[in-house]
Amino acid sequence: MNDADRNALKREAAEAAVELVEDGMIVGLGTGSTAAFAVEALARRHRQGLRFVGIPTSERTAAQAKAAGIPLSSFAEHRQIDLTIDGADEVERGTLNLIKGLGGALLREKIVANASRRLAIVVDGVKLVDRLGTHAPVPVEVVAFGLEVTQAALKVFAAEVRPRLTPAGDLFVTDGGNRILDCHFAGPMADPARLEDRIRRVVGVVESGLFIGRADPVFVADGQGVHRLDSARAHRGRPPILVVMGVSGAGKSTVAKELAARLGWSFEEGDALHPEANVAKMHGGIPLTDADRQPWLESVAAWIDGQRAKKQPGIITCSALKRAYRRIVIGDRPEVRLVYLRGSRDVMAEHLAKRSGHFMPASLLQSQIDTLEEPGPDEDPLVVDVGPPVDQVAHEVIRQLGASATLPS
Ligand SMILES: Nc1ncnc2c1ncn2[C@@H]1O[C@H](COP(=O)(O)OP(=O)(O)O)[C@@H](O)[C@H]1O
Ligand SMILES: O=C(O)[C@H](O)[C@@H](O)[C@H](O)[C@H](O)COP(=O)(O)O
Repeated sequence: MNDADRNALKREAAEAAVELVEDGMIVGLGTGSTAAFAVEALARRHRQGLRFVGIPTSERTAAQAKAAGIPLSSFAEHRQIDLTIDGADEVERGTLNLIKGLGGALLREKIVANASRRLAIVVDGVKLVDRLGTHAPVPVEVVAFGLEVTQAALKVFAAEVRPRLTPAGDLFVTDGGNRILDCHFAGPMADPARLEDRIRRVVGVVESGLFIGRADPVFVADGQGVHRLDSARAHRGRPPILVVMGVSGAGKSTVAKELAARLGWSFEEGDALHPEANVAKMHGGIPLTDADRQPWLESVAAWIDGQRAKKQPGIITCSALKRAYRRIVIGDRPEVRLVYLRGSRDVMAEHLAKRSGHFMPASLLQSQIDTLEEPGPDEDPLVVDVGPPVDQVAHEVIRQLGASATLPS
């Protein structure tokens, strides 16, 4: 993708986030090329009559906002920010944990984020990753004194720790007068929350660029448009309901039961909700039509609505191979999280061979694979690879669920 295309996406994401700004708000202004588009859009809305004041996260952003005519304020006047709009370097799917700070503004950004009721993050699709640490290092802001000692202490967690330099080769100095150590990891991060905690305890560290459990929502722009990803906090007070989907043999029943046991949530086998006529057809080897599936999918939706009415979390399996089926099952139910069990054809075939003791006709699995429309980013699925053993698959779902998994049953 060229820069112009990428900038167009950044602009789209930024403009979607700016829609959240309402009259009279105190708005945190982020830093970076994507956040700059948000500042631009905010300036336009200001000219159109929207009243708000901005609190910038860097000298750079302050200069841009001032030049664009946005009234600025500070913590001296306002302790609480209503909404901050900022960029990020990586966003982890599911948890919405972030890496920030490649531009060096992480400390002020974290202070502003912490003082904000909501932190809206704007990124282009390239930055959405399954695990943090995929492309970006974790920037850590440290005091200048003892830089070498702090660097050595951080080396315990990271594969490599490099002081950030300016293009001229000098040590980069932040707006707070500190230095930055970029921590590179050998592979994706297993537990960013724990890492953030450990980094924070190193003497000499001012703050890390790991933003855990803060983003809500994230606007991601890719070739298909802008998608809004809501954090677990959006489900607060509304117990989550998982729809575990995938082709036959993906492990829906096995993984869903394991999740139900670990989380203590109600479980329902979606296939048990087929009307009798469908069961008879399936026994007779007659393929179901979409008309046959309609009442079944409505029953799945009804089970979900039952859990919602009781304010109980739950887990239900449903192959939900087509987008149209998922629309019936999920509809406009904000509690529902789609869990997509993804794997290669060979892995599915291996699973099925184990279940039935003999190979399932390849054609049957093939027809499921042919029918499958993988969930798109707009459906905000948790995507989990089913290659590893069941306990690891379940563990990964719970990890991606983040704070939603800790809701009481
Ligand atoms: N991750 C996995 N690794 C190994 N075997 C698995 C895994 N997930 C499921 N299985 C096995 O594969 C078979 C099919 O799983 P099942 O849960 O019935 O799939 P589905 O409900 O998606 O059709 C079962 O025998 C199950 O024990
Ligand atoms: O430390 C900073 O200055 C940055 O603000 C950083 O946290 C920013 O959000 C990303 O670097 C995204 O920047 P882009 O939008 O330019 O990619």
